[in-house]
Amino acid sequence: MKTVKTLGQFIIEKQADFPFAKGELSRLLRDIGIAAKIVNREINKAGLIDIIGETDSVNSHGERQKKMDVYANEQFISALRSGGECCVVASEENDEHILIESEISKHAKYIVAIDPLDGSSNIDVNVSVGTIFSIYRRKTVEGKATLADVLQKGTEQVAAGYVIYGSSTMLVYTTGKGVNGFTLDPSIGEFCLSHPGIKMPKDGYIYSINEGYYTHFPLGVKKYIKYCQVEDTATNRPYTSRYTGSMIADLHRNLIKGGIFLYPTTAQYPNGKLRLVYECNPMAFIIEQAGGTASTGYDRILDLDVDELHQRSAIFIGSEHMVKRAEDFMLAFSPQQPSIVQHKKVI
Ligand SMILES: O=P(O)(O)OC[C@H]1O[C@](O)(COP(=O)(O)O)[C@@H](O)[C@@H]1O
Ligand SMILES: [Mg+2]
Ligand SMILES: [Mg+2]
Repeated sequence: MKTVKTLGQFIIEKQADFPFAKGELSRLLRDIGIAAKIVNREINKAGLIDIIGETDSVNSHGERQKKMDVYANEQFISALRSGGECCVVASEENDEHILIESEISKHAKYIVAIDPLDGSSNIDVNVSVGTIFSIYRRKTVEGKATLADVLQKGTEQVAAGYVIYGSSTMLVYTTGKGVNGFTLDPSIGEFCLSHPGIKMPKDGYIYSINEGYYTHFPLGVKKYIKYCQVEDTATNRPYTSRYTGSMIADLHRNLIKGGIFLYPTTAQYPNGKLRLVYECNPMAFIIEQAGGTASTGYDRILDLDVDELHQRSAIFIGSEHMVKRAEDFMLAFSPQQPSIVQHKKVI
């Protein structure tokens, strides 16, 4: 009889990997799991309750907030506030970072950056959406945590994960020792280990990019898209184009099957659209831990300096060989002096 291992049991078991662990990170991951279940309950019945549609408020990105953006944001912040292990929350839906100043959190040392609902444009049309989270240990020890504690490089993450609300609901995370996936079993209300030790295929034949912006992409990206579409059975081309409009859904599919997701710079988003602190860095950590690669097309995402809470970045992320190939096209056709990493290979 196959035994079930719940997220809670797995986290406790893995705590042994960290000799000095006192259980704070375990409890923080538990709190995120609880909020994910509450949000999942509402998403599953989105069409039946008044959670469809937009609010009147606009977030700092100039986007009209969806009712579910606000609901998910409130649920995660409230779970982190009452759990006692988080001292600052940085959320896509809040202009500023939020200091958690409750009695229970006065010794809390963890920072949580979060995209409460990823793929918001899909919530009203029943396409998979997600939640993305990134966890850091605070740098400043005395007094209140500050913005500096939030603006740490991606390499400083102690954990990162996402929840995908799709045909099933899964929570996938890493603490820097591999990537594991848990599927929510509604009958027992628990996330159960279903995808232990996820490894991303080194190569694949799926590319994900919003080709509607083709004319606004750098030449290197245009050339790479053409490369994906050329007939060449020896290299599995033409690749298949898959783009859902939910970064989490596209990355989760590619993590399992292999593939590449690109959101490069465009005329509308000269620095890229996706946000470094709570979208690019956590996904880069997970994908790298699964054996994939994540860059701006030039530089490693996790090495990027973080200057602003809602800073944007171009992102090329996925199977190692596919991202390398796309980077080679950028170097050949859209040369830019890489600020951090020197690339050797040129086509
Ligand atoms: O519609 P576009 O420009 O292709 O953008 C889609 C991208 O924007 C996002 O929806 C941005 O995330 P949010 O929904 O959290 O704002 C990504 O999930 C997705 O990959
Ligand atoms: Mg998002
Ligand atoms: Mg969002």
